[in-house]
Amino acid sequence: MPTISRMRSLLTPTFSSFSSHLPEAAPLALFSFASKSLSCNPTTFRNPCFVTLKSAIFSSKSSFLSIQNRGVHMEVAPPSSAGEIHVIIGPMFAGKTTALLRRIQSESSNGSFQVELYKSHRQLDKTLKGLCISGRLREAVGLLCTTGLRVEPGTYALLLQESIFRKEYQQGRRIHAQMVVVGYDPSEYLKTKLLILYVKLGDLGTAHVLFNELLKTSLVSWNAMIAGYVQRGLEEVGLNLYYKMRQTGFVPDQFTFASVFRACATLATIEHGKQAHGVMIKCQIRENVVVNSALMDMYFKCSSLSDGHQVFDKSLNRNVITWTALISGYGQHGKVVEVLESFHRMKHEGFKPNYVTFLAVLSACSHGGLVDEGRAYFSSMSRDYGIQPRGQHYAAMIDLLGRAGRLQEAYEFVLNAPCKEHSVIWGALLGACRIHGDMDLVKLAAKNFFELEPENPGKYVVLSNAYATSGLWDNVAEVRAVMRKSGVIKEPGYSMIEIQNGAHFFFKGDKSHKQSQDIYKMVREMTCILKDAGYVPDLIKSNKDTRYGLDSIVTHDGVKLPCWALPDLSSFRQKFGLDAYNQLDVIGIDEAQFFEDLYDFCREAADHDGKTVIVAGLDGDYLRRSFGSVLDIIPLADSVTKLTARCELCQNRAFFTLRKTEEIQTELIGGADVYMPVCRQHYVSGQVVMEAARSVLESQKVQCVSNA
Ligand SMILES: Nc1ncnc2c1ncn2[C@@H]1O[C@H](COP(=O)(O)OP(=O)(O)O)[C@@H](O)[C@H]1O
Ligand SMILES: Cc1cn([C@H]2C[C@H](O)[C@@H](COP(=O)(O)O)O2)c(=O)[nH]c1=O
Repeated sequence: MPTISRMRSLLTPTFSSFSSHLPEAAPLALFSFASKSLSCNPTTFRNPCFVTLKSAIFSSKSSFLSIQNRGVHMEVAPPSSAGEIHVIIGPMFAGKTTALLRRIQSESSNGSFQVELYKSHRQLDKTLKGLCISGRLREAVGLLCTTGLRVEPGTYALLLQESIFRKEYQQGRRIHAQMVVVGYDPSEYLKTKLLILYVKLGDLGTAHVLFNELLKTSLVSWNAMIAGYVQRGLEEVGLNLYYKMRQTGFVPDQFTFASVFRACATLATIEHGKQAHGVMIKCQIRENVVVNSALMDMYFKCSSLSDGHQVFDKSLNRNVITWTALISGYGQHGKVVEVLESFHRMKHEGFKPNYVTFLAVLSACSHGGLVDEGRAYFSSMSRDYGIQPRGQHYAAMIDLLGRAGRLQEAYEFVLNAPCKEHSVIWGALLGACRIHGDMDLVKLAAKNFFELEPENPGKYVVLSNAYATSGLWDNVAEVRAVMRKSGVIKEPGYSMIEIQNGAHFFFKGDKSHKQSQDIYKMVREMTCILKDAGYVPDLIKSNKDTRYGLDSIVTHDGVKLPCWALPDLSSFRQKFGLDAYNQLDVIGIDEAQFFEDLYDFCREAADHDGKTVIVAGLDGDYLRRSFGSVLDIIPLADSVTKLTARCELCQNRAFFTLRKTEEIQTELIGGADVYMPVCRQHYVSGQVVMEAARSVLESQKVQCVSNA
């Protein structure tokens, strides 16, 4: 294969390196779609709403006009209420993909088609609810965002409810962003739903803003905020909020207490816990299993074992959670006898242990050195209760055997484990060997562990310490070197911006900037709104183009939008179903030269299904022969725009694509490594050189074969 530098000298001495100039158009006959569309047949514009919006698409978008300025319009037809086909052609690097993405974005963000289809709000509400109820939440949210319309409060409530229920919190954010974009002022009820959504998302900043905006708070909103803070490790804030809530006059319920006890358990603050316990008794909340388990857990974590046991004794309503709370509570304090006694009582009283109960039992056995008992409990898990031991149960067993110095058995246990790919198992073996200083096993466990979890700094330290304990200082140095080389401990990456001579650094996940809360909030909002504004109705590219993965279309200067990669266009409906196809108004097709069924698809989509199809592709291949079916669809098209690039060799307009390598097949995926845009003169000279190079290489190949 001729190298690029050889190519440069072969072609021309004036070869310039990569040009960053924007692509330019051939001299053009400028044309304005807006003016054409207004002068066309009045029957096209039966619906006044449709007229305005349609013409707006083609006249008001500066991005589109700039593309027009660079193009030659070979054929023009007025837009019709049936579909449309717009074709963007040119050589590589001409800006075809850029133009396609802009067109798609401008079509989708002004929502003309949805306005046309869903001009009746009731119909839109019905469709959204239908999609939601049939489990197609994402489609519903996508539709809501593209229409740009306000919907009924009930529809918003259902969509938000579904997002929360299905844990599709990002969809919930999009719904909120849509409300903001269309200027919808949510009711108190919807604000509470949004608040719950943000709590679940872990975005407590936004949740708190919504909370403060509520004209009238409710127990639900207080509980959501308290739970949110406690679950995110801000127990003190949660507890303070609980006191504020009580000052405001609200009577706490079981949800409040579940959060408050959890907070007190983590903070190990028995005073607050006891006070809350008193309030709970006053509120006559007694027999709630979840609250009682949280209360027991609180007492155990605050080292008040007798109180924990008392709560258990007084609970008439017990279940596996209550029992497990008791057993784990004793386990935390190393009360092995109590753990096992409680476990047997639990079984005796007819409760079936779960995998958490067994974890507590196995770890108690490990702490008590009860190897045989541990083995017996481990076997009974699947045999008697049908519970398949998980990685953590195996790890507990390995720990148990390791602590007892039975390393070989521990190793056999690992080998027999069905889940050997769980790093936790090898980590347990590593820990166990370290205690007893078996260096061969240490190395083996470490090798397997780091293969599964190469970036666990904690275990590198364990390994290094194990070597250090045995005085293997060379190995210690080796581990440290690996850590440095593989970047396990490395300087975190950051980005920096300068504002008014001040530099601001942002590390991944770092919240130390004094305005970090506001910054993160703004970034989140912007991401959400931009996503919705740029919501892509549908982009398709050929799955032959694997340059940037299959799920996105990327321009040569890195602009990226999600897409669907398909082998052929007819597979669209098979793959996504007729419903999905019917919901599309605009379809963008990139790399159109690779689709054999382009003609049939475009005709059907525009003529019969009323779609707007925007097609971008190469009109010619590297030999300037018609490429695929792109030129075949010109008779079907409403408009054709031919773009040009900059000649890599002289900076004049480039109409053609020159292949820089010797391959001769028509289809050869590649970018600037394989192709360059050139003007006519350089195409002709370059092609001559390339043809010569190809024939030399070809004859060399023939010679090699005949000599062999
Ligand atoms: N020789 C060139 N002429 C014009 N643009 C170029 C050239 N080389 C790189 N580019 C970059 O490529 C971008 C166009 O990329 P893209 O839209 O993906 O083109 P296409 O889809 O037509 O291959 C231009 O905006 C420009 O930044
Ligand atoms: C000229 C020519 C191009 N191709 C391939 C190379 C690329 O993968 C695409 C064109 O992509 P772009 O977005 O237009 O830059 O087509 C080919 O297979 N054969 C050719 O002759």
